[in-house]
Amino acid sequence: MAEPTTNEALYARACAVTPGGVNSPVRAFRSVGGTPYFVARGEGPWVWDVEGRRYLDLVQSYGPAIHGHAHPRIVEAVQAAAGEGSTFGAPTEREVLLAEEITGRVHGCEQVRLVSSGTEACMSAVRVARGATGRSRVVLFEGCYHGHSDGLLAGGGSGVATLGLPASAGVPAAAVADTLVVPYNTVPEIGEDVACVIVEPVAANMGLVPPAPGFLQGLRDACDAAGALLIFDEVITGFRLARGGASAFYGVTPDLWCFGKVIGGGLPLAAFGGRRDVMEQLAPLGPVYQAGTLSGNPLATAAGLASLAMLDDGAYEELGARVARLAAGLASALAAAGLTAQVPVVGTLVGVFFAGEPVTDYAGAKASADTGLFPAFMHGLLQRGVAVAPGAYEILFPGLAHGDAELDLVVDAVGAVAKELAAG
Ligand SMILES: Cc1ncc(COP(=O)(O)O)c(C=O)c1O
Ligand SMILES: N[C@H](C=O)CCC(=O)O
Repeated sequence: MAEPTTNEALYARACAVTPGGVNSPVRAFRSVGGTPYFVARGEGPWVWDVEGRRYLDLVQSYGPAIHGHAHPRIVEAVQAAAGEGSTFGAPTEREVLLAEEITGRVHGCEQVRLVSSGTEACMSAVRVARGATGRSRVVLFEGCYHGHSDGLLAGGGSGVATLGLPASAGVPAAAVADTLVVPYNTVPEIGEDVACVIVEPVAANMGLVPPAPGFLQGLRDACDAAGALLIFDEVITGFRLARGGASAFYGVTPDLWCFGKVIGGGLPLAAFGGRRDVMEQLAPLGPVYQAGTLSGNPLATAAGLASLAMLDDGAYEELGARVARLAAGLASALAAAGLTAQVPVVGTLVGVFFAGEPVTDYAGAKASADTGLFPAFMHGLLQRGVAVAPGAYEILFPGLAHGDAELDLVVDAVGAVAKELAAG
C-alpha cells in the first residue's frame, strides 16, 4: 500500500522525473494555473484524487470513457482477457470481431487496421492516401487536431493552441512543406497535387465548432473533382456522435476514417479504415508500410468490444437527450448570470465559448480563449467538485454514466461560477 500523499507532493515528484510532470501537456494545468489533481480512482461519472476529493468528471479521458469509469462490463472483459495473455504478436479472434463491428456500423468503411493511438491512425491514414494517389500535399483545417505526428501538427487545436505554439520545435520544415492549413468551414481550392483533405467533421479540439451546412459535402465534391481523398478524423466523433459516427450523422461518406477513444473502451486502441481499394494499398498487400507490436492488443480489443456492445441506437438517443438537457441548462444558467457565452451542441457533443455569436472557426475560438475567462471558470468548477479539461480549447464530455442528478450539479456549479465571473 502506497503512503498517503498529496497532489502537490506527487506533482513535485512527477516534475523531477517527467517533463512538466505529465505525460500529455494539457494535463499540466499550465494555461490555467495551479497544480493538477492526481486521480486515484474513478467510478461511473466520478473521479477521486489522491487527497480523497471527489469530482464529477467531464474530462472522461477526453472521450474514451463514454460509459463512465470502471464500467463493470468493461472491467470484466478486460480481466477475462488479461487472464488469457495480454499480447501475442499473432492475430486473435477479437481483432476480427472488432473490425467487423466497426465496418458493420460505418457505411462505406470496408476495411480497418487497428493501431494504438489516434495519432497513429491519422498519420497512417494520410500515408495511405499519399500512397494511393501518388501525391504529397495534405490539406487540413486550422484548429483541428489530428495527433502529434510531424506533418499534421501545423495549425493544430487542443494542446498546441492551449500552449500558444505555432506548431512544434523538432518538426523540420520539410515535414510540413506539403501541409496546407486553411480556415475551418471554408471549402478550399483543391489542386491536383493534393493527396488528401483531413478534417474533423465536427471540430472538437478548438471547443466545439459544428460544420456549416454544406461544408462537408463541399469538401467531398472538391476532393472528387481534384481526385483527392477525403479523410474524416472521427477520433472524437466516431461512435460518440452516432452509431455510424459523423459520416452517418451528416450523410457524407469520406474515403478514409480515423477512429480512436470510444473504440478502445478506455484502453489504448485506435483504427483507420476506408474503401477496400484504398486500404489494400497497405502492406502486406500493397506498397504502403505500417505496423505495430501492440496493434490489436487483446486487452484493448476486449474493452473496445465490451464498450461498443453497449452502444446501440437507444444509447445514442439517451445520450443525445441528456446532452440537450445539459446544454439548455448551461445556456440558461450562463444567460441568467449575465455572462456572454455560447453553448454549441451537435447531437451528443457539447462545448462552451465565451462569445456573443456562434463560433465558426479557429479565430472565433481563439477570441473566446483570449477573453481570459476560462482559467477562473475551470477552477471555479473544480472548487465546486466539477472537473472539466484544463484547456480552453477542449469540449465537455458528458457520458452515459452522467444521469440527470449529476448533470443538474454541473448546471448549478456553472451558474454559480458564471455569477462570479460576471461580477468581475
Ligand atoms: C480528432 C482527434 N484526432 C486525433 C487525436 C489523437 O489521438 P491520440 O491522443 O490518441 O493520439 C485526437 C486526440 O488526441 C483527436 O481528438
Ligand atoms: N484534445 C486532445 C484529444 O482529443 C486531448 C488529448 C491530449 O492532448 O492529451
